[in-house]
Amino acid sequence: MTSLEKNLILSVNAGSSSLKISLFSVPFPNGQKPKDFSHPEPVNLVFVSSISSISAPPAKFTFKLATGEQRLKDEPVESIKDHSTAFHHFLEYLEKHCSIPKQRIVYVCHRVVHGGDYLERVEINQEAYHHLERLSDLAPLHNGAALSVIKVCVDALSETRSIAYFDTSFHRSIPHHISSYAIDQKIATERGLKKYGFHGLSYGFILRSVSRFLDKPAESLNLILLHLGSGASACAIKAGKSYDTSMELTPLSGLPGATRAGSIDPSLIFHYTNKAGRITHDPSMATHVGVTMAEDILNRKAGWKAITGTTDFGEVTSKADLSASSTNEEDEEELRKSNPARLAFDIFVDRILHFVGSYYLKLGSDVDALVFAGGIGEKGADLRRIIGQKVECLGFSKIDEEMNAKAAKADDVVMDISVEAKKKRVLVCKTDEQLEMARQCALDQRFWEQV
Ligand SMILES: Nc1ncnc2c1ncn2[C@@H]1O[C@H](COP(=O)(O)OP(=O)(O)O)[C@@H](O)[C@H]1O
Ligand SMILES: CC(=O)OP(=O)(O)O
Ligand SMILES: [Mg+2]
Repeated sequence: MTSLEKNLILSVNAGSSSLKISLFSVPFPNGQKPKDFSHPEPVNLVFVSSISSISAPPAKFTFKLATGEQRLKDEPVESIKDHSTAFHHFLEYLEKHCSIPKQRIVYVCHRVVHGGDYLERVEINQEAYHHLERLSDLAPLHNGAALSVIKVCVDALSETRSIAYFDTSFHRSIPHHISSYAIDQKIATERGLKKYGFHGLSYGFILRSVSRFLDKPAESLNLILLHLGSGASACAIKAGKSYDTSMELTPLSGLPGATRAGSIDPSLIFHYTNKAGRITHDPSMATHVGVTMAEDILNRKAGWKAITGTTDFGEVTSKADLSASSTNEEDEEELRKSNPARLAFDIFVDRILHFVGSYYLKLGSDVDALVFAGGIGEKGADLRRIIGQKVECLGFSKIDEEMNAKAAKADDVVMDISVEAKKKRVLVCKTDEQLEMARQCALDQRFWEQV
């Protein structure tokens, strides 16, 4: 095999409810290394695979080639219990059904949600692995899952190098007064108690895609970004950099999620249970790091699952009886009290508006666009319509109903769903954290010097 054939990057994204895996090739035209590229994307997609509903079994396996050939869609797999068995299943499928030799994979990029004091990506070795393991209690639904996948990867793909990319890196630009808590600063510094922010790979991808779509340099853009998935967050982009975001020390704060409470009064937990500080070792957790009952309740036994019984916001939306909406506030209150799905939906809308309003003010009303992304942001047309109506008062364009309905199915990375181009735009972006990692890896000259 010539060295030119070793040109594949596997990108693995361990989300709270899913594992998304994409394979990319790095073309070396005329033997040039990636830095010489003028093309907007330095990588080409080979296939994309995902395992969803890991936290609500049976997990569902999907595999699609970049040619458009859908090999499997939402195939239930009983043997998948967590992220590491999900990755094993994927590797078995690859071995049996794909003709791609594993030896061609040079790098595996892993999305690791909490990078702590790592400012940028790090190659996995013993030391880095243990450092990330120690951060697992700051991202209990994520880091442990990602590390379990890294472990499988290091064993099964022993000739590849594993690189960890962090959600937190993108938010390094948040000003100190915004990332700091009003607590004893000595303790805060010693223990790293500050706002780190998450979904940064996604926000990096969205910023670049919107900049290209609007044909404006990223540094000139002020945006309000909403990444709404099983974990949901908002981010204010000021002059092309993260200025504020709703997730903080851990991915628990800010917006509620599938099983997360979002921001609550911190005292609430002591009224909820008198065992808040007790350590729990739930065998279903991917990590063996013990978390407190408080963290377990607020991360895994809350959110719309706790209110409605489902983690699927599509189901919450269809049960929310939105067609019964009335202009009479008393009728609306009745609906919220009698229908848990409607309550969950309206809580989500309320908290999203809270951050949009706050970021609009922090950006001094100078906002180019509001952008929806993530599983719910991309597929939830009803949620976009309702948020859209509420933000019109801030000068955002009305949402075009037809474009809004089409957005989930369109192939475009960014779709403009605004009626009036002159007003502040409302956009939908199909975010791709795997592509963001592969792109950063391909453009990192140091990684390709020895290949
Ligand atoms: N039609 C839909 N309308 C609204 N939400 C949806 C729809 N289909 C799926 N979703 C939501 O998208 C979520 C997955 O989002 P995603 O960003 O892919 O998840 P993760 O946080 O695991 O990365 C699902 O849990 C579900 O709540
Ligand atoms: C940080 C986070 O919550 O990620 P995800 O939405 O992928 O679970
Ligand atoms: Mg995600």
